[in-house]
Amino acid sequence: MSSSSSSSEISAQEGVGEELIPVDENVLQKHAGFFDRNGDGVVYPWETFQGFRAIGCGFLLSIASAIFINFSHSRKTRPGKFPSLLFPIEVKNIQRGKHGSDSGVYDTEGRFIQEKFEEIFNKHANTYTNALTNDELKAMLKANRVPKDYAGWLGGYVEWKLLYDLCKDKNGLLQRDDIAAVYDGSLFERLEKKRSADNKK
Ligand code: HEM
Ligand SMILES: [Ca+2]
Repeated sequence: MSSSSSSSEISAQEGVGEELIPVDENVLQKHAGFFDRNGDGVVYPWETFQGFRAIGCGFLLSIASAIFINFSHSRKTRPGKFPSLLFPIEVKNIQRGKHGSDSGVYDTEGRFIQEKFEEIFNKHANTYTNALTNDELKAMLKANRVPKDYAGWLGGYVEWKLLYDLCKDKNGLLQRDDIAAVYDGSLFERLEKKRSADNKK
């Protein structure tokens, strides 16, 4: 057996540059974990707000996102039936925050599914191999829609719109590397570093 296919393996994901993503990992926890600013396993609305500010989002967008995200994810990720009025999100249960009409790149356990990631580009990247235009992104969202799953349509729209607005390049393209990096949260770390470097200038 080659070293690249042992059970505790780290697999190089083809096309994702140098990025190494452990195969058995719940990468969705990393995506959400960026926003757990004090690392206690729970994301409170003010932490979502701080995380959004840290990656360069404006004040109002950060407030609106914190309300929307914590409101929609808190109940699903918490134990028991009762909502908490502080709207915490439990990172260890974040896969329960998955909705319909998504790309399927995260599976039900929050793992990164390479084939589904490739499918985004095979199906929708018609102009450039490694990037999506705004129209292609819209077409993808439409194609992912499960009939009458309005909450899922909204969730998908918000996630991809946020990503597009944060990362589109000067030609209005969303690059494959940026899409790959949002899944494991490394994009957020990169944007945070860039922002603090820009602030020091
Ligand atoms: C600027 C901040 C954020 C951006 C750009 C973003 C973007 C995305 C994108 C593009 C997806 C993939 C959707 C798909 O595969 O169709 C996603 C999924 C997800 N995100 Fe975020 N996200 C952000 C913040 C957050 C926060 C703060 C949380 C919770 C603490 C969160 C929880 C989730 C969950 C649970 C999913 C899985 C949805 C699914 O696959 O059904 N995200 N996000
Ligand atoms: Ca926390």
